[in-house]
Amino acid sequence: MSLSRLNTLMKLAPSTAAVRATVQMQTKRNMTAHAEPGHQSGQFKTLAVSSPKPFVFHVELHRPTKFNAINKQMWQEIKDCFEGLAINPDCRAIVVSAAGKHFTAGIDLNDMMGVGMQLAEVDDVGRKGVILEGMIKLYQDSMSSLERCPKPVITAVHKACIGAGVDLITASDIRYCTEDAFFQVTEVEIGMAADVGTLQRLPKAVGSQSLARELCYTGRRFEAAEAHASGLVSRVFPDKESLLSGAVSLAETIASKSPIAVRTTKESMVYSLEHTNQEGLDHIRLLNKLNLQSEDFAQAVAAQLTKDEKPVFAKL
Ligand SMILES: CCC/C=C/C=C/C(=O)SCCNC(=O)CCNC(=O)[C@H](O)C(C)(C)COP(=O)(O)OP(=O)(O)OC[C@H]1O[C@@H](n2cnc3c(N)ncnc32)[C@H](O)[C@@H]1OP(=O)(O)O
Repeated sequence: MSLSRLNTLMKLAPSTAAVRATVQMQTKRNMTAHAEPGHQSGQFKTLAVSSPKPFVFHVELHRPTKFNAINKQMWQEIKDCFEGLAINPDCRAIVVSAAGKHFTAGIDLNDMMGVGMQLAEVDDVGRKGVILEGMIKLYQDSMSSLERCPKPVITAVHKACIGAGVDLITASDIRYCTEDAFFQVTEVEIGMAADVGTLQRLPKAVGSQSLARELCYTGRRFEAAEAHASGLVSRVFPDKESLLSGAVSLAETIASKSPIAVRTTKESMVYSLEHTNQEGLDHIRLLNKLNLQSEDFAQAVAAQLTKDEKPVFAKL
């Protein structure tokens, strides 16, 4: 490739130095904001967080003796964790897996009994309603924090993924599982309509209202093969070890791309789920009128043309 062509390409990012300075300033600010114990293991009681590869984070549901049943603390910690990773410049892709025998047994039913007891202490129906609304909103925000996080989230499911587990995984970007995984939307079994994401996201994830409604109305258990055939998961692995290694390797690939490109791709795809094609096109046009001026774009195009080594992108 000629030098003049390269220069022309570099001009696509007219103030490269200024962009770099801004990125560095921003990165410094973000790093400072996250200099607190951050997402290292130990900050959370119900999650184990690590970074197995550069720019890749691994969030492990960690109540193995309780089959990772989601208690009040875990609902809160999932939200805190993903809100933190969303603005952590060292994080570009996230793998979610779970410790112990099952991925998750869903909501902690003992915790739910505790909520019942708390409500029993309040006489007025309106006041009980306010307590429940606050709880449901927190639990919804907890699950939605995976979707709202601008970094791709890959969920890696082994064995049981029940109730709230389906809410969690359908809010993620990519789902992998083991051959022995099984899934169940069991909310109807405990006398409630699912209210933290499954009813909204499962039909889109499987691309079939008929199948999604059947699963949600009956609480029927479905296995990895059916989850794969329906599109709920995109890959099935023989065991947990190969599952994790496949998920981390995918996260590594994603993390090697321009963080601006990946972030914008996720924003556009999530936005487009709930908007018309034209609205989606308007949205991405507005984002790309900025992003096509970024250093990442010039750098990546130049690397493609010159078949140079993979570009190293600045932190975002
Ligand atoms: C505002 C609310 C928003 C959120 C709503 C969310 C709703 C939901 O998540 S609905 C789903 C609720 N979960 C269940 O119904 C799970 C029922 N459990 C099972 O299907 C099985 O236990 C499971 C497949 C998870 C595991 O099977 P396995 O054969 O391996 O073990 P078990 O012998 O069945 O269970 C061992 C002990 O674990 C206890 N346990 C299981 N799940 C839960 C749970 N979700 N919460 C609390 N405890 C749970 C189970 O009762 C056994 O206890 P014990 O008899 O004392 O040994």
